[in-house]
Amino acid sequence: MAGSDIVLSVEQLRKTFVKPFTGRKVEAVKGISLEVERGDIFGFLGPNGAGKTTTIKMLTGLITPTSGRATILGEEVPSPEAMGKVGFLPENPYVYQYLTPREFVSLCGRLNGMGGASLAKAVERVIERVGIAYAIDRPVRALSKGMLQRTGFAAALVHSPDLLILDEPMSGLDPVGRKEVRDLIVEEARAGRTVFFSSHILSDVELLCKRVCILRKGEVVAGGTIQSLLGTDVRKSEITLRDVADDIATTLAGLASKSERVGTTMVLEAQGDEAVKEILERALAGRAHVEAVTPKRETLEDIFVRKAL
Ligand SMILES: Nc1ncnc2c1ncn2[C@@H]1O[C@H](COP(=O)(O)OP(=O)(O)OP(=O)(O)O)[C@@H](O)[C@H]1O
Repeated sequence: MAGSDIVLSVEQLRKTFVKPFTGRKVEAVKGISLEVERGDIFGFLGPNGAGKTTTIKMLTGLITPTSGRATILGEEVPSPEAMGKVGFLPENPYVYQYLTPREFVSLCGRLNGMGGASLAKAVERVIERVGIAYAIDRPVRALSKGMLQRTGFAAALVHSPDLLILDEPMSGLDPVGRKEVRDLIVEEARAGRTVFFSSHILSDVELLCKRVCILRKGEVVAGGTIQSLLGTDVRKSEITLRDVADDIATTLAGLASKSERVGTTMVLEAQGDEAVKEILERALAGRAHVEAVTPKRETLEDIFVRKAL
């Protein structure tokens, strides 16, 4: 792939915190590497404490890595050139209570070197884009959590960044708020922006992302396209049998990864085609009746639970 198609490149990034007073070391991120391509919506997943926020803080220049490097469109993080290409939405965006969305987003624009009439226009455009134009001049303290999140989103967009980095953008929102933020992410990706976001809401990730990376205790434990992650794992099937005689029930249960028997009906879970074949052969030989064989597709959640917990 041409270098210009990689928007975010992370190489062996590591962060070790040293606790004050005790001097105890916490290896929050242990040398992770990943690449995000232009136009991707990339999901950065992991359970609590996996190191997602620490990584995002390094990518946005808020903390310095212990070692390793990251580049954004070829510019070294945290240079002003790299940071100018990034729009960042923190997990719980803090917005000064007495400012209005217009004032807050303008402030963020000015911090990104914008000013004058073009800033005023950009502020109105992004606030309209995130759907809170009606509240543009209300003090932030009067806004709901969802509206605050949108104000933060508008602030991340005001300088038209190439890359959006969003830390848990859907967390704490109700289902409607979550859908609205998902729609915003999709619209921004369609408009040509690359989106990198952390989340542990896997259904949202499955809906939005083509590629993901799963972090566990500071290390990447799985990564790639969702399709490849779901595709390479062992296929499971569920087999439902009727009229299973006692003498073959134990044998069948031994061939399955899970089994349940109610009366003469048995439901078995088989891993892989070989196990399915053997169970069916033994069941038919024992005069059981095969009611159904259903392939069970692994979900992202199954993979997450298996790899990350
Ligand atoms: N400033 C700090 N000093 C010491 N340890 C820290 C510091 N910041 C984070 N950690 C530790 O680093 C590890 C990773 O934390 P991090 O916040 O990056 O995880 P996370 O994946 O974002 O989790 P969550 O989903 O809960 O936000 C945790 O063990 C955390 O306690």
